[in-house]
Amino acid sequence: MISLHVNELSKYFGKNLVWQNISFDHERGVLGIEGPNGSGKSTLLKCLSGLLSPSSGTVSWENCGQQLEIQTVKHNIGYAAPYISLYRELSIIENLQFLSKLRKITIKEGQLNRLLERVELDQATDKPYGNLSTGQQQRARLAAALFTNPPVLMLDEPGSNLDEQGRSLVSDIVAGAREEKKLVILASNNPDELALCDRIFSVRKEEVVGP
Ligand SMILES: Nc1ncnc2c1ncn2[C@@H]1O[C@H](COP(=O)(O)OP(=O)(O)OP(=O)(O)O)[C@@H](O)[C@H]1O
Repeated sequence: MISLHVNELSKYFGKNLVWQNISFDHERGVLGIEGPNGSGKSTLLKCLSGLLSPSSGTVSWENCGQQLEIQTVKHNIGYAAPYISLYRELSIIENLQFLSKLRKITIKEGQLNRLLERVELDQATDKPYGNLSTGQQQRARLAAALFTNPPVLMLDEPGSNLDEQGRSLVSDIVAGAREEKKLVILASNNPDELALCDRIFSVRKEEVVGP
C-alpha cells in the first residue's frame, strides 16, 4: 500500500513565495487540493510527483513502510493535467503505444480498446491528438493517466473542458480508484470535483480538513 508523507514543504519561484510549511500525510482514499487561481495547487502536485523540487522540506513516498525512490514513484503515478500533453502528431492509440514502450510494459489490444471506450474516444482513435477537440484531448489525457493501472492518480482539474458525460466519467474514475484502494490526489477549485474527495487540503489555509 503506497502512502505519501509531506513535511514542512515550501516553494519559492525566485523571490516569490507560493506556499510554506505544508505538512500532511495521505495514506488512503481521495485527497482534494483546493485553492483559488494562482494559489499553488499545480505547483504542489508537481512537487509531490517529483516534477519540481521544493525549496525546502521533504516529500516521501512509502510502500508498506519502505521508502520509494523518486523514479519508482514516477512509474507508479498516473498524472492527468492540462500542462502534460501528448504528442500532437500521433493518434491516441499511437500515443498510448509509445508510452507503454517507454514504460516497458505490454498492453493488450483488448485492454486498450476497453479504455478508449470508457473515455468515449473509440470513434476518434485514428485522429492525431492535435486535431481532437479540447474536451477529447482531456479525455485522452485521462486515458493516458489510467492505462498502466497505476496505484496513484494525480488529477489536476480533471473535469476541465469536459461536458456532463465527461464530468460523470471523472466521478466514475475517482469512485473506481477509491474502490481499488488507489491513492488519489485531485487539485481543483470546482466544488463538484472537490465533493468527490474524502478530505481536502486547502493550499491557502495550509491545512487538511477531513478524516
Ligand atoms: N515555472 C514557474 N515560474 C515562476 N512562477 C511560476 C511557475 N509556475 C507557477 N508559477 C507561479 O506560482 C503561482 C502558483 O501557480 P499554480 O499554477 O501552481 O497555481 P494554481 O493554484 O494551480 O492555479 P490555477 O487554479 O489557475 O490552475 C502563480 O503565481 C504562478 O504564476
